[in-house]
Amino acid sequence: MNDNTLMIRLGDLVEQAPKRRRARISAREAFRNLWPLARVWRLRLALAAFCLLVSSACDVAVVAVFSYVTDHVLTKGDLGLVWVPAVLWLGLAAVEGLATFAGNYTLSWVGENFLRRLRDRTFHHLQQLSPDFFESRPTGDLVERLTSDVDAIEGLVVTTPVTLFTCAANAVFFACAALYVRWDLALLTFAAAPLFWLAARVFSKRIRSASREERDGNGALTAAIEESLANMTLVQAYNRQDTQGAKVHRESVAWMGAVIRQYRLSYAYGPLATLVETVCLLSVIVAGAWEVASGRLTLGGLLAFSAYLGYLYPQIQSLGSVQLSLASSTAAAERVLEILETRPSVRDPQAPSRSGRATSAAAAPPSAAAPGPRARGVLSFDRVGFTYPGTRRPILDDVSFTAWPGQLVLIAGPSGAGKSTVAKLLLRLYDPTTGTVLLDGRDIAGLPLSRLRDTVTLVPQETMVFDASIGENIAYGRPGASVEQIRRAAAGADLEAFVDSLPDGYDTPVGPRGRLLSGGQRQRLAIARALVRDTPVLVLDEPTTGLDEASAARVMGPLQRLMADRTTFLITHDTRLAEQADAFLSVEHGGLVVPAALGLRGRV
Ligand SMILES: Nc1ncnc2c1ncn2[C@@H]1O[C@H](COP(=O)(O)OP(=O)(O)OP(=O)(O)O)[C@@H](O)[C@H]1O
Repeated sequence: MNDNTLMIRLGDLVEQAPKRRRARISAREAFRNLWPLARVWRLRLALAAFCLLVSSACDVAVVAVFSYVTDHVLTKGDLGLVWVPAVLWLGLAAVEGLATFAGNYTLSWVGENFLRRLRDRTFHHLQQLSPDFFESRPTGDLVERLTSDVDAIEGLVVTTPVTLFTCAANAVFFACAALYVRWDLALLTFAAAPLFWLAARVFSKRIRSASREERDGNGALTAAIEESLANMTLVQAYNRQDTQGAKVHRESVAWMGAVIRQYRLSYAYGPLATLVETVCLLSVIVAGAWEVASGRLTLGGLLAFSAYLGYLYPQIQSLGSVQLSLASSTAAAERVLEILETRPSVRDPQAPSRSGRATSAAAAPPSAAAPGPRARGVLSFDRVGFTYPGTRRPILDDVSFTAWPGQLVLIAGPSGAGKSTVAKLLLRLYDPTTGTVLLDGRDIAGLPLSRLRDTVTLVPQETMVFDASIGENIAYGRPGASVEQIRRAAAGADLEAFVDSLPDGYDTPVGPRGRLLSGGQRQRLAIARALVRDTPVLVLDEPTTGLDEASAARVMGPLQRLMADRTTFLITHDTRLAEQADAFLSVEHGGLVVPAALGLRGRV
């Protein structure tokens, strides 16, 4: 083959990219990765912790007042002495109420703000990932990660550290108070504390693995439901309701198994901890009763001591249960970090480099590139080869050509040959495996992605329409487009007459997935949306599919006028359109030839 020949080789068999599952991480590691998103509210967290401590201090004081009332008022029967402690008690209750409100409210405020931030950041990161990431993962599972998994992480980063701190501080308060009343009895009861910790530790490992199973199962169930709903017309037309029902049932059973295992573990831990606590309290009461009987402890002292223990054990129990809630939050964090740690295979040269988890989770979104002068639109492939990630067979091999402004370049060839792949490379949805794609002589890998995508407009094969009005759908291509610009784009896509015939014109809603429009009308809407962008390069992937011959001709007419000063790639099976093209790329199994007269240059 000579220099005027373009050969595009095909990969006919494609393997699915393997699903990557994140290695297990510790709660501490997960916290370290996600804490940067909450750090900005650390003073509020400190305030919340302080308020909760004040609330506990009030509890300690209330018990002391109660003990005083028992020993100095109740046993002496002098009602005149009751008023001062009563007022003090009331004051303490009011301060405790205020402190509890302020502490809990502040904690919830920080928790919800952290969640919003984490969800925004995860979604932003998700939008940077390449198409192969989405193609290899069920949408329902990603939705679960962005919703319930993100929600579960709040405990790990916000509530748990404050709970740990306040429980530990409270435990110290109540322990000191108990020591003050009777140090020997107190030391006896503290000996039981490690039992709570041990029980929680044994349970937390099992709960963590059950939580991960539960979250994966929930993701799989949502994905199965989402798939069935999205393809309901096919399911009903082919009478496959039973198959889809069985699939959802299977996922539901698997999920239920994991949830029940989780319940079994949590419910078993609660009574075990209560049993330990009861044994400890009973031994104190028995020992205390002995002390009261022998006159070494007053009744008020015993009541106060028991009350302090009644406060102390739940704190110690909470310190142990923190491990259990951490186990479940860490399982959720693993699934969200899997997204945050996936590095986009196509990266913006201006974006700060993101290495490691901490920066992935905490990095600020890259700012939009400053607008530059309008590109001319000279697009070249220089010895481009391409293999899809996770597959071995090359789809394109050593392809070279140059397309000039004003040219209509037709890309034709059989189904599965690699025509849409050429479009994806032009838009940098993927980077070539070998060779370079150039815009105006510059490697597009060195251009800010936003600049490239402001220069090249793709009308994808699959028509995508938003649940909004016709006018809003067209303006999606150019935020802030004027009515005149929207009208011109609609006229260019042969849509104007149809819109004018509607009572609400451009304000007519198209419904979810554009269901109120026909396939052809959706197609023309997508073309109008591309035209309103007015970019130097236009890539149309099968724009006339779904249109009858007359409509196809009507679309091609205005399109050709609009193509006058831009570079247009037209991917089509319709070789009749070749007559209107300035250049012709034929992608065929086994390679292909481009006549030199068409101005394209290719090499094998
Ligand atoms: N994300 C992907 N991962 C792996 N292989 C892929 C991916 N997308 C496409 N392929 C494979 O690449 C080959 C070329 O696909 P492409 O969509 O470019 O073909 P096409 O010529 O546009 O086909 P059609 O005319 O049917 O739209 C096909 O064999 C396809 O299976």
